[in-house]
Amino acid sequence: MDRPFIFINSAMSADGKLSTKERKQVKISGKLDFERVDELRAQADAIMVGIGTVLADDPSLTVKSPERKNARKAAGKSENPVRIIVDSAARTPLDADIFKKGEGLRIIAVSNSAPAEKIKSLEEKALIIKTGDLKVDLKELAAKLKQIDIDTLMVEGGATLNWGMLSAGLVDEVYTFVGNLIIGGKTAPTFTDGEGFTEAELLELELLSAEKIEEGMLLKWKVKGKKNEIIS
Ligand SMILES: NC(=O)C1=CN([C@@H]2O[C@H](COP(=O)(O)OP(=O)(O)OC[C@H]3O[C@@H](n4cnc5c(N)ncnc54)[C@H](O)[C@@H]3O)[C@@H](O)[C@H]2O)C=CC1
Ligand SMILES: Nc1nc(O)c(N)c(N[C@@H]2O[C@H](COP(=O)(O)O)[C@@H](O)[C@H]2O)n1
Repeated sequence: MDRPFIFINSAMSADGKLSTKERKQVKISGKLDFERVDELRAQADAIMVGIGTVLADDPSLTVKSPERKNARKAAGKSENPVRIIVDSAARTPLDADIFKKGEGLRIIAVSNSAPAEKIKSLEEKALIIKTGDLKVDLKELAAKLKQIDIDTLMVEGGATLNWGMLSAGLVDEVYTFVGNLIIGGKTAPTFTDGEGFTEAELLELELLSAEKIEEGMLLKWKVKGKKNEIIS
C-alpha cells in the first residue's frame, strides 16, 4: 500500500457529538478508555489532528504513561509518535502545546496557498509538508507520510478531518468510544461533519467488536468501502 494503515479513534456522546456547540472539549472517556487511547498512541508511528482541534482544545497529543514512553525509547523510538496537524492556511499558534510538550517530530501539513511568513516561523518548530492548492491534499499527504516510514497513522479528529479522511477513502478502521452523555445541539461537531455522502456514496462498515468499558461502549469497525461498489 502506498499509504500507512490509517485508523480514526474518537470519543463521542450517546448522541454522536464530539464536543459541545461552543466546541468545548468534553471528557467523554473514563479512566480506562483514556488508558486504551494512550496505548494506541504509544503503538502508532504518528498521530494526526485537524487545525480545528488544535484551536479548540490545544492538545499536546503526547503519550502520557511513563512506562509506555520508556518502552518506545527502549525500542529505539522517540517517546512520542510524530505529531501531525492538518492546517491548510498555516494557522497553528506558535505557542501551541504540541510544540511545548514532549519530545519528537512535529509535522504541519499546509496547502500551497498558506502564507509564506507564517510557514517560515512554523519551520523553526516543525517539518512542513505542502500539498494541495487551497486545501491540504490528504491522499498526497498520506503517500508522503509513508515515504518517511510512517506505517501506522492514528487520526484523532476532529469532525471535519474525519470527514476528509473517510470521504477520500483513506481510513482502514474506525474506533468510536460511545460515552454515557447527551450533548445535543445541531452545531455541535459530530463524529463526521463535512459535506456528507449522498445515498449512492454511503460508506459501509463491518463491525469488528463491541466492548463495554466502564459506562460506555467501544465499537471497532473496519471500513469496507462505498456501499454501491462492494462486490460481495
Ligand atoms: N471527542 C473526541 O474524540 C474529539 C473531539 N474533537 C472536537 O472536534 C472539534 C474540532 O473539529 P473541527 O472543528 O471539525 O476541526 P478539525 O480538527 O476536524 O479540523 C478541521 C480543519 O482541518 C483542515 N483541513 C485541511 N485540509 C483538510 C482536508 N482536506 N479535509 C478536511 N479538513 C482539512 C481545515 O482547515 C479544517 O478547517 C473540537 O470541538 C474538538 O473538541 C476533536 C478531536 C477528538
Ligand atoms: N479519546 C478521547 N476521549 C475524550 O473524552 C476526549 N475528550 C478526547 N479528546 C481528544 O484528546 C485530545 C487531547 O489530547 P491531550 O490530552 O492534550 O494529549 C483532544 O484534542 C481530542 O483530540 N479523546
